Amino acid sequence: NQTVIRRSGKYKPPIWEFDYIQSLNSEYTEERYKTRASEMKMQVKMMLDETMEPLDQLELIDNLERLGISYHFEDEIEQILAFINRKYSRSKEPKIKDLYATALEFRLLRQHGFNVSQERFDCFKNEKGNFKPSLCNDTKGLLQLYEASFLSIEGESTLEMAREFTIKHLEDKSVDDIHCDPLVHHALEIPLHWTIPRAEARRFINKYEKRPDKNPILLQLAKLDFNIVQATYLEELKYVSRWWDRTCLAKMLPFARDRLVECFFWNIGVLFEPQYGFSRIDATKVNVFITIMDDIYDVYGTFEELELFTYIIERWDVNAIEQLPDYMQIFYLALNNFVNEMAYDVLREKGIVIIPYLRKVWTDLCKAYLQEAKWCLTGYTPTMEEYMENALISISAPVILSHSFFSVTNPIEKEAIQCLEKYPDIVRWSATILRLADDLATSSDELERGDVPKSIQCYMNETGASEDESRKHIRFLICETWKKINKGRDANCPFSQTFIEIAVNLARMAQYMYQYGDGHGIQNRETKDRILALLFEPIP
Ligand SMILES: CC1(C)[C@@H]2CC[C@@]1(C)[C@@H](OP(=O)([O-])OP(=O)([O-])[O-])C2
Ligand SMILES: [Mg+2]
Ligand SMILES: [Mg+2]
Ligand SMILES: [Mg+2]
Ligand SMILES: [Mg+2]
Ligand SMILES: [Mg+2]
Repeated sequence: NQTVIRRSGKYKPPIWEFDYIQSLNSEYTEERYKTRASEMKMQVKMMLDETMEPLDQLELIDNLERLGISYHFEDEIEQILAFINRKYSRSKEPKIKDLYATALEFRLLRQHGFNVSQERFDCFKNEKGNFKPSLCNDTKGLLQLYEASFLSIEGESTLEMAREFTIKHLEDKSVDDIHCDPLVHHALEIPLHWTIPRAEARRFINKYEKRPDKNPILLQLAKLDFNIVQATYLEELKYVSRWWDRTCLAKMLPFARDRLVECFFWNIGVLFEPQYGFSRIDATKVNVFITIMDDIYDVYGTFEELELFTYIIERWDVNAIEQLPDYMQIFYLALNNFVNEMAYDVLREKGIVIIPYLRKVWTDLCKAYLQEAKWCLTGYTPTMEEYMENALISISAPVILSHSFFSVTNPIEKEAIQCLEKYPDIVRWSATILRLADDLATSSDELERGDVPKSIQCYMNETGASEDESRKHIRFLICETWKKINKGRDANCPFSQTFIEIAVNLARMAQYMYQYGDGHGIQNRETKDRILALLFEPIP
């Protein structure tokens, strides 16, 4: 038979090998730390009860959230914000004119689902309807207004103006004044609303420690809780690393990215609360299978092999496995085993058979991959619309979110599944951001090696825009998609708040993973440092 020419992703071996991962140990699994943390949580609960001044309450809530420990006090926080929200809409006295306090209250209320109006900022506009230029001396207020503006939904012109006004003046400050507050630099890099809680916690704990007005209990609890949660992650990583080693897939499919740690790391952004350990382990397996499957279709498989594989996956006929080339046989059987194991766990715990749904999302993914392979083979550049319709599926967000849905939802209602099957808005928006963030970061290397034209190239081809203009447009689309996410849950989709947060956090994690290029495939310096800080190194 003729020699088959196969592409290569030139992927490097994993940074962290099996033996290193298994050698990791954290003292924070010991009971004495959990006891200490419980004592401190009681003290913080008292703090929440005793803080009466609204601005103090808002700052305490904001600090708890940024320190990564607000998830212990969700009920107390909801009560305080509901009271502040009621008080505002009832009180007749003149509203506070302080931009910092107004923006902080607005952001926290919106973050927690209270539908507060952008008109709260009208008092900061001049007679021409623009924000008063004098505000640009209030850095603290500008920063809060900047962060608040990312909670906007479509059509909110005041918040759009606020975003432009604050970016302009904050950028001037960060350029002019070299001693300008480092908070400004960090905020301009990525707004708080778009960051994953664990990353903000790791960063903010260091910042908070240097503050003269810090509360020692908050700081100690934040450090202790971060380290206890990290120890939980490590146990999960070691467990799933043993699974990965037993499959031997890395050895048998050396052309594919061997990125177990990165595949796990995605999940501490998507679903960080400690009690979701089993979901993170299953979600890591999903990411591993997706990564390999993506490389089979993008890099290694010949078109005939890909057509055959897609045909067999569509029928999910394990007996037909003999027709596949060896490398596809082992992959398909490993995937089939995982799907059956996950379906078994859900049947045992929740009494529902989900095999047809899981097979459908994997089949849809393969068909989307095959479509891309076809475009690549024929040298066709799709329109932006054609590309995106297919890319929302090929980016694998629906597969990731479907598995997470079945893992965290209990009981699983039929109408929620039917909603999920139709690729509802929240899944499409999360997929859009994951796809666009991924293309901004990975498309240069992908095109160099040979791959389907990505969103950047499709937009350039369709509009004649330059690459820079196209990238700018893609970043604009990410912004616009966040406005859709901010609009909140689809009215007729009965999804839990936990699932909604998972979908939104997947978008956040995508922007985090790809902030400095391809953190998943190329394993750049920044992502390596972040994995060390969030996963391997306790806070001293
Ligand atoms: C988990 C993922 C987000 C999904 C599979 C691996 C990824 C990191 C990414 O990989 P990539 O090769 O960039 O995907 P695509 O561009 O080929 O769709 C797509
Ligand atoms: Mg390898
Ligand atoms: Mg790829
Ligand atoms: Mg691909
Ligand atoms: Mg890519
Ligand atoms: Mg929660």
